[in-house]
Amino acid sequence: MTFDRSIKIAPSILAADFANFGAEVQAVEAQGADWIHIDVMDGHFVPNLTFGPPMVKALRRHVSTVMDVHLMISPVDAYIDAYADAGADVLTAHVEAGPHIHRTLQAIRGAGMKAGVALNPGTPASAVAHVLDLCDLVCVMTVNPGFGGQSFIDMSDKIAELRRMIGDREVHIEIDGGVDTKTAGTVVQAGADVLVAGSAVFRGGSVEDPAPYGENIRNIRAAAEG
Ligand SMILES: O=C(CO)[C@H](O)[C@H](O)COP(=O)(O)O
Ligand SMILES: [Co+2]
Repeated sequence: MTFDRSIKIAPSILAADFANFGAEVQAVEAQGADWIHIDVMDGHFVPNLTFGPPMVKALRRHVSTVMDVHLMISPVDAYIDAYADAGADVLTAHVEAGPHIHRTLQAIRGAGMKAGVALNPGTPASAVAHVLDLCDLVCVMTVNPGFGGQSFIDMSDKIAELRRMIGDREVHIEIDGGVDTKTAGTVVQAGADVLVAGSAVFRGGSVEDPAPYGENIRNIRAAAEG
């Protein structure tokens, strides 16, 4: 996985058909998705439950691009090797998920993955100031994590502050939550390059009729680049 600053659209499978993930990820990839975003929730760190390493491992053979795994779990460290074994390319842990984010990020890289750190809307940019050298991605949550389809919370100031803090390091800024054609431009202007979008990508389409996925992705990209 080589670093580049171009806009990347990462559909979140949280908005896909849970009984048909393999075909859904193939469909969005064929329709122009750059990365695939996979939301892991434990019913403890967030008030919702999705799936764990076996599901991610099963998805690996259907995903030919970057598999971007967003862990909304606490604790994290005991599961890092399982996600490496599952084939995650990027593994993101929340800074709020435990007291030792420095150790967690080191362990993620040590297991051979790119390391991401996510910040909830209420967490300031300064919370990651001392771990930026251990990060490949900072994920700015623009909803409170746990559910898809929520309204976007404007974090432009935080995104711009992180962009300044990151400087010339090769660190992506990813935005997660409520990204659509109305909000994509704002976050890119502030400094983001990876846009996660669940409902705004999967809306109106299906595996049988995937063309709307393509139209949605193209519209979000155009809004981001415009
Ligand atoms: O991490 C997440 C929620 O915690 C999801 O990635 C996010 O909500 C994407 O869904 P949508 O685009 O529908 O908001
Ligand atoms: Co997510």
